[in-house]
Amino acid sequence: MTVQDHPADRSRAPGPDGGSAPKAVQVADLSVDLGGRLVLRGVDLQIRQGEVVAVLGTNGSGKSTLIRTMVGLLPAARGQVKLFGTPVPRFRQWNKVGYVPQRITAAGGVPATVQEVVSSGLLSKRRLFRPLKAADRAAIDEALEIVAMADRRKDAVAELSGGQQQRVLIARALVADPDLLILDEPTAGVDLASQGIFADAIRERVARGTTVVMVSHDLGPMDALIDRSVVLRRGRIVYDGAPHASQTHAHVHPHVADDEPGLLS
Ligand SMILES: Nc1ncnc2c1ncn2[C@@H]1O[C@H](COP(=O)(O)OP(=O)(O)OP(=O)(O)O)[C@@H](O)[C@H]1O
Repeated sequence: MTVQDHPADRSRAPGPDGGSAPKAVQVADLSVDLGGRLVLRGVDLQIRQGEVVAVLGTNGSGKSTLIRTMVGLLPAARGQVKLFGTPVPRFRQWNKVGYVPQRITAAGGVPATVQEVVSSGLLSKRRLFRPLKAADRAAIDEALEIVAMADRRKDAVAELSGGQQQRVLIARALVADPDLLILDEPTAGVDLASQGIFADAIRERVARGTTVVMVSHDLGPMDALIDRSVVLRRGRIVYDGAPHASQTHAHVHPHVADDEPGLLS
């Protein structure tokens, strides 16, 4: 994919594929039911390859639910999600997708080293329990260099700070060189140094044409990379367009939930 200089140009240009390449993400009339409650209601969203999209909205508006349904962690009650033209339940090319979940799951009490966690990002590419090939080792080294964690590769993940653990998860998402990065609050609670390193890593991938879908309360250094914002409210899209206009729709209050009390059992 040709790299355009300005993010806005990149989002508007049809691209060398003239629009014929399958969309990176197609969400059609998606509703998701969690615990008997419709958390997403009739969401439609199309993301072209190479676009960088921020998903915004108040707490509880359904951002994580949308992201988790995109990567097949939650089923659709109605409608569907396609990745690169294939419905998620049939999608098998998970090496094309890098996913960073909202909260730290890398440590989780498992005594894994930094290198082990990052190499798990290659699992869909290689068979379990087979030794790493030289190319795999080079990819792991590169991903660790990008997040400035190469000197910590032998350390247990549980011993790292929250920001460093998040950098390890980002390296795991980058190691297979995915075409689509799906990031759920990747820099929440992350120190400034890690945020800067993370933004540099994403900028480099975006310049190479990687599609990015990112949930964030505070885009920080990532703001300049965003082509388009989508704002959710109570499970529906209430804004989809230019990033800066979205700020007036987002009304992000990190400590105020958008829940309707009593609807959860
Ligand atoms: N397992 C579950 N069962 C029932 N309700 C759930 C479940 N998980 C989440 N919810 C509810 O679904 C709604 C949407 O949650 P979601 O995590 O998608 O919101 P969010 O926009 O990502 O919020 P935040 O910014 O706090 O992460 C919330 O009201 C939440 O309480």
